[in-house]
Amino acid sequence: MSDSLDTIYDIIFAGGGASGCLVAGRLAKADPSLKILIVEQGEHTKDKPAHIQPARYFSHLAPTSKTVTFNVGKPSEHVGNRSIVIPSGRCLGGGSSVNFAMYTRAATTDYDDWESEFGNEGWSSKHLIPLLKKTETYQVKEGEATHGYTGPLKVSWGGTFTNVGEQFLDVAAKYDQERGTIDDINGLHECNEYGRWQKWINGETGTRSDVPHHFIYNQGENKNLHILTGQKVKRVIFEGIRAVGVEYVRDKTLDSQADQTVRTARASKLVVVSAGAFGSPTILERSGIGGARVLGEVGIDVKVDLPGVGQNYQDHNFVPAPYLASEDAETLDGIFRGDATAEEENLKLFAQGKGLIAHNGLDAGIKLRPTPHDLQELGPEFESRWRTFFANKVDKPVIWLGPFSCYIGDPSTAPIRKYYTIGYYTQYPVSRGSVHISSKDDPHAPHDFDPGFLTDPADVATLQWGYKKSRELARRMGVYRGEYLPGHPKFAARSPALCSDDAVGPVPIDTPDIQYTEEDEEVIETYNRNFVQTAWHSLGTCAMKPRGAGGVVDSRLNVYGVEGLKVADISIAPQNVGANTYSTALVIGEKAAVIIAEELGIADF
Ligand SMILES: Cc1cc2nc3c(=O)[nH]c(=O)nc-3n(C[C@H](O)[C@H](O)[C@H](O)COP(=O)(O)OP(=O)(O)OC[C@H]3O[C@@H](n4cnc5c(N)ncnc54)[C@H](O)[C@@H]3O)c2cc1C
Repeated sequence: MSDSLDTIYDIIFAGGGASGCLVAGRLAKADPSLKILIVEQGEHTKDKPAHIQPARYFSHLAPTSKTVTFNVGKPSEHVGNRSIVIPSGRCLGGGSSVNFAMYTRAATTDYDDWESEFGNEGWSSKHLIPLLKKTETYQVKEGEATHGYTGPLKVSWGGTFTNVGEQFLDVAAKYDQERGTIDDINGLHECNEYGRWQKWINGETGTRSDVPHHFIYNQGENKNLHILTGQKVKRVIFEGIRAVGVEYVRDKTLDSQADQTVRTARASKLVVVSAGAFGSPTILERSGIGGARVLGEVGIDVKVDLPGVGQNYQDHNFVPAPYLASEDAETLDGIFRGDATAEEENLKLFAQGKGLIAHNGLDAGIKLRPTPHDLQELGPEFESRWRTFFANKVDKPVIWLGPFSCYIGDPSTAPIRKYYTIGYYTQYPVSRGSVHISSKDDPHAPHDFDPGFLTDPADVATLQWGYKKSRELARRMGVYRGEYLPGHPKFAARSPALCSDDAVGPVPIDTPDIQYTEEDEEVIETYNRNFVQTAWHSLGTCAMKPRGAGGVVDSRLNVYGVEGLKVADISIAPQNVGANTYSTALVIGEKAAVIIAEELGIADF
């Protein structure tokens, strides 16, 4: 591996995140003579504790962080006139090096839809399951048919099993007997059962299963694998309609005074744009590939009129509701605050691959579907969405819901004590957003970004249901000591639903559910609109669909209208997946590597 610059490469990757590093690493290993360049705007992550120790994920979200980009959305009345800010990874490994390490696999029908509804041959679950298995070594249990046992990325329960997660599962089993619990919630076909949650963490070393350490940094001997960090790709360059390289400048987030001389790297075989859901569409637009209207507004000549570029933006709409926890709760709060005792104790355990640093605070959850009774509660706003999208696809969850053994938010803003959070997020929001460039030349200019959250009433109804469901589970858990009031709906003082911060313990399992009045329902809606945030799962902005349907790439990942240019990252997802998105970014990377290897004639890939 080398940082030096050759003049001409075989393949250039614009963006070195989860998918890009996986593709580059697979190709470099299969054919070490391939000259590969990755141009990444962020810094190296090699051997840095913040990227190796799983529990450090919150440090990347601190306001001063330079390992994520804070993508600032336009203010919207649908979210209490707030600007939703959506961080995305900005370092070698992208999201894989900063994420929460939550191992969640999509529903098989998600991928089947990619093939049957969007015409992408070769992308159904039948084709992708072998590739999902190829990436992982499943340390949780031997011999599971849908899991892999030889891949570079380890999957385990993490370094401990917190009592918060344990209690959540105990309560769920007793309180929600209609649903039940299951051993493996991520075998690909399961839905609507509670289960212990796996992690992208090596169960032996306790370290993060990121992409760079397992696909790139372990190929140090390969002098043809070049990594340029701290460099921002401005645009793809062409000869005629063929992509022949990229222009890049020094990254100004890392150094605001960085010289902005434009440099060029040339590719003889292929340029792969792999800069994620924000980076990829904006690189294409600066290269003249995008909607004529968008390009015209900033004065860029249209090379390919492709109106789908930057459209179809999706995330999962997440609300983390915080609860006060008893002193004996096992939580990550001390580590997030940098508490000396918590650090010392857990670093000792981490040396043996154990403890809370080898953990992400996420031990349980459910991919939840409504019962007939729940459907009544979800109301008419959700009815058509249920009927047309969910009813016949029984592996598609409506929301994810689960406990975090910590306060989810800036720890410096909450009193020092223990917390747990019950989070819930909409798995397939109807609402759509967009991300476009705001400047012709300046790659550092903020995006013109509309997250589009909660513009559809079905999405609002879903979160309404999520809050009520999550609160019933939360208040039955042994660690429950009340609601952390700043993070909950402000019900009227006379309402029986009023939140309390002085509970002495949980309510009995058979306590009747809280009854919410119409006024309470409005309070919950306002709360969800005011508190909804990203689940950090941006996707869809260079969708793999037919060109006439708003597609940007075909099923071989070729950008329409040009040659020698592919997109390979989560932005190609044509439709959302019912899961956290790392697993999908990885399988897109595996599939892209297979496609490129085939086209380059690399045998036995
Ligand atoms: C804070 C956070 C927590 C998350 N938690 C989880 C989780 O627990 N479980 C889960 O399954 N998923 C999680 N995810 C999502 C998952 O990590 C992403 O879906 C995945 O990383 C997407 O991969 P990608 O390759 O498409 O993009 P990324 O990994 O984002 O990579 C894109 C790369 O391109 C670079 N780039 C962008 N523009 C340019 C440019 N112009 N020039 C050069 N480089 C550029 C970026 O710096 C970045 O490194 C999380 C994501 C984040 C941000």
